[in-house]
Amino acid sequence: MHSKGNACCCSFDECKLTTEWLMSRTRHKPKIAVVCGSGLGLLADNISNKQVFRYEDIPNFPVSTVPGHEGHLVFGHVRDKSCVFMQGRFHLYEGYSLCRVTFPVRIFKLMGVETIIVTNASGGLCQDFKVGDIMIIKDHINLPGFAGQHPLCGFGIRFPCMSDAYSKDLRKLTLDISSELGYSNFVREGVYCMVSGPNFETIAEARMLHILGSDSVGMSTVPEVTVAKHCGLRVLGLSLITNKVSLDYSREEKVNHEEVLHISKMRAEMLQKVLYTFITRSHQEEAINSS
Ligand SMILES: O=P(O)(O)O[C@H]1O[C@H](CO)[C@@H](O)[C@H]1O
Ligand code: HPA
Repeated sequence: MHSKGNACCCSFDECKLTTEWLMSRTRHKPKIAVVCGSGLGLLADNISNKQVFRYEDIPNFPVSTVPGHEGHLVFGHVRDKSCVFMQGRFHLYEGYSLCRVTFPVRIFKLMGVETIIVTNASGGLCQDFKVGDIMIIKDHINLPGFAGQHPLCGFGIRFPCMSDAYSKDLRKLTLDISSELGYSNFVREGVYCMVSGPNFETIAEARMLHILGSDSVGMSTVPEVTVAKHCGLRVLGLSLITNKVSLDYSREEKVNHEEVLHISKMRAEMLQKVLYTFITRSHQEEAINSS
């Protein structure tokens, strides 16, 4: 496929080559992929039988340019479940096309992954949210998509349904696990809104996003989820609220990326517990089958 305007720039041959390169170098056959958000690379720390590839060594793979994104593709096991973790994701604001941002999702699909768990750090817009809360994403707003920055432009079957992008059964399982772990007080459900970044929101923008129904805001996730849903993967989205977004001109606090990373690292252990329990239990879900 040829690149025209902002149409797709990753060919199927490229995807195939990268998949074959990886599959010829690993014996892992992951069914679950995890994308680690800013400062959340620690989520991959406690998996066993690890095999690590640096992004710069993988043909056609983009490289990480954002602090808090290590740039490693890590294969391994959570208990008996074979998984692949992206320690570091790609963002539109790094200068990558959304095709390139979502390239790894297509590789996962070709490798036989069936479920993708997408994590991120985000700013809380919902006034009930506290810093450190985990928001299970129930829906999203694709703001760049409204302006034609969409990862499916020029790629595959058109008009996919997105009203059920985040599996209801997987959300329910995560809520049940959170309750069993005693985490119910800080695990919520909500709507994530993607903005392109790289600047954080103005107060007027934050107010608008809140009025539009967004509970949290970040600069990622939506492209990956859109492509994952389009190619038939089951999706769970977990957003860590790393800061409260200012809706008030009198508020003096200013958000910055270092604070985002600090909170992510502080809460990664707790998020890891939810994640690993989810992965070990995901067979319960397989019985229910895709939703
Ligand atoms: O969405 P992740 O990759 O977690 O990163 C979030 O943190 C960065 C801002 O601090 C932005 O990239 C935002 O999207
Ligand atoms: O407040 C935020 N806005 C956008 N992206 C973010 N990522 C973490 N926090 C934020």
